[in-house]
Amino acid sequence: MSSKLQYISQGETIEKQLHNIHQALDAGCNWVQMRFKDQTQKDTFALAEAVKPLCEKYAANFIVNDDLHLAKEIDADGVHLGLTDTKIDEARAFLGTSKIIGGTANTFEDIENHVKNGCDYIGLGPFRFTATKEKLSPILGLSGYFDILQKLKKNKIEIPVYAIGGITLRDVSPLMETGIFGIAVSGIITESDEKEKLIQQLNEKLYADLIVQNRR
Ligand SMILES: Cc1ncc(COP(=O)(O)OP(=O)(O)O)c(N)n1
Ligand SMILES: Cc1nc(C(=O)O)sc1CCOP(=O)(O)O
Ligand SMILES: [Mg+2]
Repeated sequence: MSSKLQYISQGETIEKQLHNIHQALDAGCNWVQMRFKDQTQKDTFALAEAVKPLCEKYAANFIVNDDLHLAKEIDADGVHLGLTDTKIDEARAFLGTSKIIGGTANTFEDIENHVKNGCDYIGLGPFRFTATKEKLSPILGLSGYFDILQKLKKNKIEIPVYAIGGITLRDVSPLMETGIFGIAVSGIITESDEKEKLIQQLNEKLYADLIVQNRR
């Protein structure tokens, strides 16, 4: 699995989405999930067609939220599927083994099922309340991540877990200590006036262990 930081796009229009994605890439994000909810197929397709070459230019991973068929049609790097979206095993059969499939989880059992069904990474959340997504699952908090990650370890289940939901810079180190692999964020990057600095600070915390190891 690549980056420990996934940017989930925001914006009510194609133009705003493209602007936000472009800025995130310029500031150093190398993994974009295009999330454009409640839009027409035509507009979602048009956005995806523009985001794909942009991500290629920045050598960034490009995955599509929800829409498995769109991901295949535009040959994205993969798709992210929620608990009420297409099932992971069906998506795997449809996309093949070369594409990335991410799955949303809120419990240990969700992760167990996703792993059995061929998921590549988990988006585990929400960490705390966030206005970015409606109909949130129960909030996990730090203790929720700790308990689930401990259970994964005990059961020898290995899969990269990304924390998601209302995450801020100061949450990253304590979250990493629970055993997660990385984070998926939307609001903090979209709303930041100093995106490059923020992404650098996030990465310093996400890769702190590796940086320490390299210095030894
Ligand atoms: C990395 C990551 N984790 C979780 C989600 C949420 O997916 P889902 O539950 O399908 O909700 P929507 O994003 O579709 O509203 C995600 N998108 N990415
Ligand atoms: C898209 C999404 N899924 C979540 C989940 O808990 O499954 S929370 C969330 C929103 C993430 O955006 P922000 O960083 O702005 O809170
Ligand atoms: Mg979804």
